[in-house]
Amino acid sequence: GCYADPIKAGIDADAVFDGMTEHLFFSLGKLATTASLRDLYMALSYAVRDRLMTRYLASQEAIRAKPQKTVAYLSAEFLIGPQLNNNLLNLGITKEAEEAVGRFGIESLSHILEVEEEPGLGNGGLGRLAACYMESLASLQVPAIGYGIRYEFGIFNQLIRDGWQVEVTDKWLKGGWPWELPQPDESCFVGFGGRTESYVDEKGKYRSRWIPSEHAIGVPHDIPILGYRVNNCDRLRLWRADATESFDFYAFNIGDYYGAVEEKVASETISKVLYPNDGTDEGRRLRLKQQHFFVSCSLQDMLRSLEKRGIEVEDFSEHWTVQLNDTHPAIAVAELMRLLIDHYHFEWEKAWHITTSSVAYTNHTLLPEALEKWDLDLFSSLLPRHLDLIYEINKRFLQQVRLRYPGNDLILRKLSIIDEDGCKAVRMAHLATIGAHHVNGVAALHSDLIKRQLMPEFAELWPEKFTNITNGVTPRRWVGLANPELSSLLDKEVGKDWITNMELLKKLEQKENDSGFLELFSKTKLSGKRKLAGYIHRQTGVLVDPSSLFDVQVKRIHQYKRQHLNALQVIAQYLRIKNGVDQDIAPRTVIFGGKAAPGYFMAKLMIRFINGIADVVNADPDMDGRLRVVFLPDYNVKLGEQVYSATDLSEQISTAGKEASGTGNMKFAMNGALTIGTLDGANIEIRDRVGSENFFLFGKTESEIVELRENQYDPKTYISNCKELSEALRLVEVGHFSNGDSELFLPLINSLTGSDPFFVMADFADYLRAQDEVNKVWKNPQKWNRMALLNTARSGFFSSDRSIKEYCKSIWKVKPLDVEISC
Ligand SMILES: CCc1ccc([C@H](C)CC(=O)N[C@@H]2O[C@H](CO)[C@@H](O)[C@H](O)[C@H]2O)cc1
Repeated sequence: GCYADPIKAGIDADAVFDGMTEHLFFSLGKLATTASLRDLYMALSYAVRDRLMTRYLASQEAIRAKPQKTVAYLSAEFLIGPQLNNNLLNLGITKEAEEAVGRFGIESLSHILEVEEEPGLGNGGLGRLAACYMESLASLQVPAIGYGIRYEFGIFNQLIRDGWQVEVTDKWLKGGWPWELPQPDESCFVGFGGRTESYVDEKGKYRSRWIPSEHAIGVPHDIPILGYRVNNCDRLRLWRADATESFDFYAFNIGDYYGAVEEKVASETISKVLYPNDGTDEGRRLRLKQQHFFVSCSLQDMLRSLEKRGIEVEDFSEHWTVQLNDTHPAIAVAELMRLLIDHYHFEWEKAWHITTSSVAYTNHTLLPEALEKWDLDLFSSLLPRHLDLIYEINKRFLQQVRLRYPGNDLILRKLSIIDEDGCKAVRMAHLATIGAHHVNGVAALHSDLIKRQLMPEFAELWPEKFTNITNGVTPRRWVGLANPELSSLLDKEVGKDWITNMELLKKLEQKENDSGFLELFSKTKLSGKRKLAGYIHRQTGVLVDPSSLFDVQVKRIHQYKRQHLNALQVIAQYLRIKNGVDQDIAPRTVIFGGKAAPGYFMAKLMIRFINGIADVVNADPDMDGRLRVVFLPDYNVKLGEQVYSATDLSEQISTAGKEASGTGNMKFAMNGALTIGTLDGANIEIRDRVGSENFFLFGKTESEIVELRENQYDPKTYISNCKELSEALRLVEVGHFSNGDSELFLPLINSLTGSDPFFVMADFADYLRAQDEVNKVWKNPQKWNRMALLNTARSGFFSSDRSIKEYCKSIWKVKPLDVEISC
């Protein structure tokens, strides 16, 4: 069925205007005359949401009518960004909305879009990838549900005070958020703690069961994920934790007021806040509680939907394919076994077969400190039944290993889910790998390193299980929304289908020597840079020249991403200008952005360091028109949309072997930025596809880094061999960028000149050489613009549509489902 009432479904400007007016009046209790920008944002959002509902319901109907395998994407993070503009684009009514808001006296739709809060339900790469993948799944018409947590407080907002990061609570829900549909009737019950006991069931069979000591309710909130110009509207089902008993009257009556709400508070805490660590496992009890909470709710929801449709639970793997987004949902392997054995009374073998044929696992990092290992005592106190099952899974697995490697105890210790060395722990990557039918990395080099470095024994045991699917990003948000001027130039040049078929951009290669077209192409960039320059001035007070080279590094702050290498290179450029050896230096604006995990001292010091350099450079008249340094506060999806379309040089300078893939690198290349980077993660594939002549390469390769590490790497040899490096370090040591305080950056200097764990010193000279190359090419706009055009033309591979098609074919074995809307 469909809802035909024009006020709710019409897609012309009149209908949108009427829909807004109606929501202002009936949903917000406001008249157009008194409505604030926020009211108009809410009214337009509700009116747009109305126009999603027919597709949203029809998509669920289609699955009910024609059961087929659905993708369940389990992720602790979904960094979905602002929703209004994306839904307008995917519905194809942006122009109509622009006209409708004009009738309320609003100059432009962008003023409405500015007030939208973005749900910061993720830290960085992993969370944003999940969001891009959900949008591609819907645009490719693949039935899918993204399962996660509805954090009340997402990633913190970042303020910069005296050069330091200050974290401020993110209140994304304040004032209401129009894009979610709470579904309390589909709540689930989740247990924690307690004990297990064995009993004899009615058929005289010995069984085990879990007696939790604590419960919480998971209330699902659904967010529609509309595909681009299709009827398919998938959803994100995010769980909010609530108490089973919201008020204990007995406690209240005896005056124990805190006791009366204690359980409620304890339960709600589960989905209260996102852990702001992007790659460091803290092993906190609440984190494990969060993981079990959303995984248990999601699996119960999947099993319940089979029962509702009268489908046998034993056919689970024909109807659900479960993707684990890193190890954060890995408890799913044990939880699915528990539900199948304890609730549905399946035999072990049957349950294991269902589990291992439904679950697959994606690894997103090789960093040892990011690999989740749960202390055994903590694990057994919170999830005693799961530990039982994990012991059994481990026992049966090690049996296989013994058969394969008789008498080899070392390999047993290496492969065991239980880490016996040091304090005993549950290795979640091992549980995920043993329980999954496929394990994939997120870029060719990374997937290779998983097999060679992270899990060589598993890779030898199950070579067919290990595969690679290189990341991708959605061109709808990252070109269509982020760069409307480039989008319309592409529409004219290669036709409108490029946005769903990025390989069409290859046609642009024909224009590589068309100076007229190159001019038009570079103009789209210049207008993006002008907008960003305005934003930088409003946010930081720094005046930057849009015609200068915009050199950008935006990503989470982390030593392996080497923002400090970039900062040291800026000091070298500064010194060249100061010392007058700067003939070829192109006027440059160096822009940094990114959050540091609150407990990550060195990352926070790197932000202070960058701001220290910025203060000195930007206040120095010798630098006028030559060099500007900016740290953009509170980098998030919304700001990213502004930055990717306004960048000339994309900094992808991680230590080779450390960045699993990167996705910002892809967004920059798509928008015609040139990359200066190492042979790391997806940089390698970007360079291979855009052409090595259109990429500024530098640095040691992954194998050279391994060699350096094995041969007692001493950064001092590199410092003494590079004058500009030693001078830059000396300037820092004397406190030149810290008002004479030579203590402030000592920890950074000691690390770089001491162990230098990320080989900053080893790559500095070659990085400087590559930056000189950049300066030389920048002086030749025709050449620069041709290289930029070829980056866009050859970036089609990095669309998340290509990644999702690969997952559908090689891992999930799912196909698109046509959704009919018969009005
Ligand atoms: C336990 C704490 C924790 C939290 C997040 C993570 C993520 C895996 C970190 C992350 O976001 N990894 C990034 O994933 C992107 C998407 O695949 C890649 O492009 C990045 O290279 C990778 O760093 C690890 C550990």
